[in-house]
Amino acid sequence: SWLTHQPTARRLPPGPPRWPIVGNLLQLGPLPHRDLASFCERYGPLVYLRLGKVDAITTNDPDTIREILLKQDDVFASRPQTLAAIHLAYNCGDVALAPFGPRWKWMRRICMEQLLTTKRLESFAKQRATEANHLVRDVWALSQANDPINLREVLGGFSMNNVTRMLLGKQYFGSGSAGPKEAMEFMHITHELFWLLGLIYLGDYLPFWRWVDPYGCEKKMREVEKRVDDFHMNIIEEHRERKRNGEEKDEGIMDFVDVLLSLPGEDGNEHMDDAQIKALVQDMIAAATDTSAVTNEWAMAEVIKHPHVLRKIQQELDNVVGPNRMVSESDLSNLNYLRCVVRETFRMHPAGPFLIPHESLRATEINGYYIPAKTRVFINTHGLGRNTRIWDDIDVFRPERHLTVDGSRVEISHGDDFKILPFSAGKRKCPGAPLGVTFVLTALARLFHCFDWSPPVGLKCEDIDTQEIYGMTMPRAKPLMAVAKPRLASHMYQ
Ligand code: HEM
Repeated sequence: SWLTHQPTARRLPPGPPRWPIVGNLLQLGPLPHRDLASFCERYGPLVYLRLGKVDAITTNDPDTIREILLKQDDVFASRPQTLAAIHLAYNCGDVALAPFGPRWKWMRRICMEQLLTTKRLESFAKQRATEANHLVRDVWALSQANDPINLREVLGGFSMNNVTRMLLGKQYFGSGSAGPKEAMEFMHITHELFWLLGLIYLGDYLPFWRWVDPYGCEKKMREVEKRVDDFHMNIIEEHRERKRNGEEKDEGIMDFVDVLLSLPGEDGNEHMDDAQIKALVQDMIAAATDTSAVTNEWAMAEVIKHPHVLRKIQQELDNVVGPNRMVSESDLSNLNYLRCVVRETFRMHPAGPFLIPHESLRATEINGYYIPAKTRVFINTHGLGRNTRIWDDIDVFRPERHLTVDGSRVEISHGDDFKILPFSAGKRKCPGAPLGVTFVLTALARLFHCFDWSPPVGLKCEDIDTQEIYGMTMPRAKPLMAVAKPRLASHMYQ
């Protein structure tokens, strides 16, 4: 049957020359999104790469992205089954890393119709407001010493508390938290999980690497898998116990674990499997926490670096909110300049530099080029936001570029022109976008309304560095440190 594999006239997209066995793997450095963008610069909008045994394509071009995520959505809606996804996402049994198919559809429907509905999200509005108050009070307390504040910790805690309250009915950081030991364990395993998920693990591309596993990555994955699983099992048991004892939750609000325990299972089963519940809970924690915290840290860094932007944000807040009350969620749609700031942050620092990589289900064609089945797709959102064919002054942080001509509300979560794509598009697009936008705008609005910000003593604003480090989500290389000075009357912080 080798005859059927004879090359035909089908051409792969252009790309850099490849080595035997490793293909282009050695051409990727510690910032692969930048390497892939430079390939697109050189070879065109659609580039073919061979990563060991894996076919891959990459693009930073709006029309090509539209073709992949919308026009050929049914071809490209799958995910590669990486070793990290197998070990760390319950054998790809979650939503975010699951291959396309009936199981993914069923789990995704649960997300959309049970967990992330407008009504369910509204039922947590009070908890979100409480967490926003905590955020302000924590920063106020820290600001009293006039020392630089570690904003990564503050913003990470804010996102984590919001998410765990909604998912697990618990607050893990700050006063009234679930207890320092449990919180530390939780934070620690979550960080390890993110790190392993973001790794470009060579064992996924070179079979021999798996046998050797020189850095013990796969072993590490199995260890983390076990610890995460114990953690989730405890949470589920706690919820079952409470249900058996007929205990009422805060004002009867069901958290996500309660909801999942009450739902019928797949194929007429009475309940969902524990593994399915754990996979979903873990997905939500991973997808919701880091993305919003990383985005907030980037936005704060860029705004503190550009004092004129900070002044404009504060002017808007003073007009819309004024000095005598705190920002509320209903203000967020009226803060058009702040919305531009978030959009500009997503242009320069998208939380997912390659979205979550997609995979093709069958062979197809793009722009007249042949794309084999099981091709891995790296949509380069970082390269898209810095593509000089569609943006000017790509390295300048300029929120004004997003203002609408007619002054109408600036949209953050969807961009029909595909020039910014923070939440993706098509079947796999982020189902948590409205909530993510709320987390980001709330934290920023509160922190800029309540405080003036400056770099640590001895550092000039323009010296704040904006170097990233690569990962599934892409944070600043160094945690952001800044000095906060309260700007409202002191009784406002009590
Ligand atoms: C600023 C915040 C957020 C950003 C920037 C963000 C971004 C993304 C991106 C880029 C993807 C991948 C899309 C693709 O592969 O095409 C994604 C997927 C996903 N996000 Fe978000 N997200 C955010 C917040 C959230 C929140 C708050 C939740 C839930 C509570 C959430 C749940 C998910 C899930 C479940 C998926 C997987 C979808 C699938 O594979 O079918 N995200 N998100």
